[in-house]
Amino acid sequence: MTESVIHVHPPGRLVALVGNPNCGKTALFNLLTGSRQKVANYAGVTVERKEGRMLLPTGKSLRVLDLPGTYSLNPRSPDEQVTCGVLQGVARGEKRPDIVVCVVDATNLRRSLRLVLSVLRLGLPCVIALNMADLAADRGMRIDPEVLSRELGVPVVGTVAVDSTGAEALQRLLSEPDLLERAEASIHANLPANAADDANFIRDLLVRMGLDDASPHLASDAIDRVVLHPVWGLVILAVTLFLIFQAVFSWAEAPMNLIKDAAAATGAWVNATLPEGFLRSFIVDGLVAGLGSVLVFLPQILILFFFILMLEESGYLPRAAFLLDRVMGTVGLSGRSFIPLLSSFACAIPGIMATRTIANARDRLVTIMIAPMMTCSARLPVYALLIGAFIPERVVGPGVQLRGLVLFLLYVAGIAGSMGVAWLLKRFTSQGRQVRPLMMELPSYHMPRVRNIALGLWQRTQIFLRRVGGVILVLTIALWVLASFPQPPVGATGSPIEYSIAGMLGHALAVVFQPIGFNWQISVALVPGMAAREVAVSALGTVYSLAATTQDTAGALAPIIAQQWSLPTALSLLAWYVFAPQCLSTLAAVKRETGGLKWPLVMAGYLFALAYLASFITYNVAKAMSL
Ligand SMILES: Nc1nc2c(ncn2[C@@H]2O[C@H](COP(=O)(O)OP(=O)(O)OP(=O)(O)O)[C@@H](O)[C@H]2O)c(=O)[nH]1
Ligand SMILES: [Mg+2]
Repeated sequence: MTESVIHVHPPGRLVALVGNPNCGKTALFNLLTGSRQKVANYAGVTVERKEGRMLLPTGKSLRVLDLPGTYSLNPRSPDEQVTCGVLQGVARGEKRPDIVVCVVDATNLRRSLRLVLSVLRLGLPCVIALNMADLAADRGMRIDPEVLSRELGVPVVGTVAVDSTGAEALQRLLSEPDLLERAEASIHANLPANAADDANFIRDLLVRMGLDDASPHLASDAIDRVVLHPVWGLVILAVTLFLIFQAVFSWAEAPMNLIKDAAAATGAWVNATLPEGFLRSFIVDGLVAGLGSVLVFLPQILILFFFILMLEESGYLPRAAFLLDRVMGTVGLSGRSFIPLLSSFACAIPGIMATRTIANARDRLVTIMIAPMMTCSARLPVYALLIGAFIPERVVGPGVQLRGLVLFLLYVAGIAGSMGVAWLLKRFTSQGRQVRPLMMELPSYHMPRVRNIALGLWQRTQIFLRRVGGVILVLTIALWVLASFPQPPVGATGSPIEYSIAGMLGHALAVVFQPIGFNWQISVALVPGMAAREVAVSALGTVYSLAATTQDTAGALAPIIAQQWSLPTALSLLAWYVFAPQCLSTLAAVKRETGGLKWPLVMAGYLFALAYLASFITYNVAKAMSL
């Protein structure tokens, strides 16, 4: 039987933004449509098609597509395939664009124009947005849009996508009633018919426009002489990363205490106001103890993201990839894998999506398989809770706190584990031993924009609060129910939770986890932690709050576990969290990106095995050392 796909498109003209990576397409898209898609200073930020609507003064609207950047129309990586598919009209569920906005980096016309010529040859109506006009002007490049428009036979407007007024000219152009006719005229213009003639055509064009000797960005080159130095560059990278982890602990203390006090006060107030009973237990033990114990970590997550955003915005990330290319080569990967892996520190899902920029299929798969070992921000609450409970607050060197150091080591453990797996795959697969040279664009450094950083942090806060109010809330309630019912029989002596479903489940699971030192409370908490890692913390909050006899467990989880767990147990749980695949949405993302169940199952299997092994070793070594 043959299948035929029926495409149903929303009404309205379709405008597609096309251009080289990092030329400002998404920044323009955000201005045109009022969206808030991710913008950052490296190639390969956008890896999928995003749609928005732009309202015209006539009241009608245009559909606008933001697409991944591409250097040519011969796609080499999955993200470039997305763009080429849309332009050729073969993308699933999307019609061919009615008009293409070729976004051109004004500081790099030579390369940008090659793509423009290819798009024009496709016969698509086209207009050009001469973006980064501000940077070009700063460097003394005088580009006259009129002249360029005459030369190419297409409408050209100068834009500055990071300035709120910067897209006005483009908006005006897209609102013109006869735009399509004007843009279509371009198809007949006198342009090279053959891609082989493009380079000569562009060279002549730039000479005619007086732009053939465009100077490189000198300030960036000067910084790069230090930052890309084979020795100093690596030292700078290591120090930067290390300082980030120190800051996560030392800067967060005051705001964390505020949230903790607020949670404790709320719990105390509810205790004093409501009569004893299920409602009070639900609010105090379920909501306040559960959610409060997760909310406390918002400051640390924001500090981590502040640094990640600064690195992304400044243009430093691709430099780090370049520096690490050699190191990555020893485990059979290239610097290309660096940015997807770094994105996984926020969350493995965007990291796995970002592997679309990797052209080599084998490298892409290996990167996907090791991405979950990078410490995502959802693991931070678990780490921070255990470190706060078991690692004393002590200064171990000039400006070095023990707690920040341990956190850093946990991140290193994840990285080391992933590199170990990549190395094994290199040893035992023939493809892994081939050397693939790194070709990567180094953008000029930009001063990070306060607005972008603030927006990024605000989005992170929203995501976190939505998680707390959504999946974490639901699971916390579910766990409270399971941990409260059935009620203990009359005359029972133990704590009521021991007789509940969760209590029984925990005791059953504890048989499996006993060899790695987990008690039944931990075993209970691991189950809802599969859906969202932080829930393990809120679940411990609820379980211990219900099991406690005193009233003030809300916000005071750390001292309780410090008292009840041994250090080997805590270390073993940390080791478990470094490796275990506790997140179902990550496995779903792997299924989507690899197109089947095989790889997510392999991933879950090997990560569980690795986690159990790591915890087993950690627990027994720690016990043998009688810690
Ligand atoms: N100064 C200046 N910076 C800009 C301009 N347009 C974009 N930027 C910056 O350039 C960087 C890249 O912007 P993006 O919008 O992410 O670029 P993109 O073309 O979507 O990149 P990919 O999705 O990776 O293909 C960001 O740091 C932006 O803030 C501009 O007109 N002037
Ligand atoms: Mg983009």
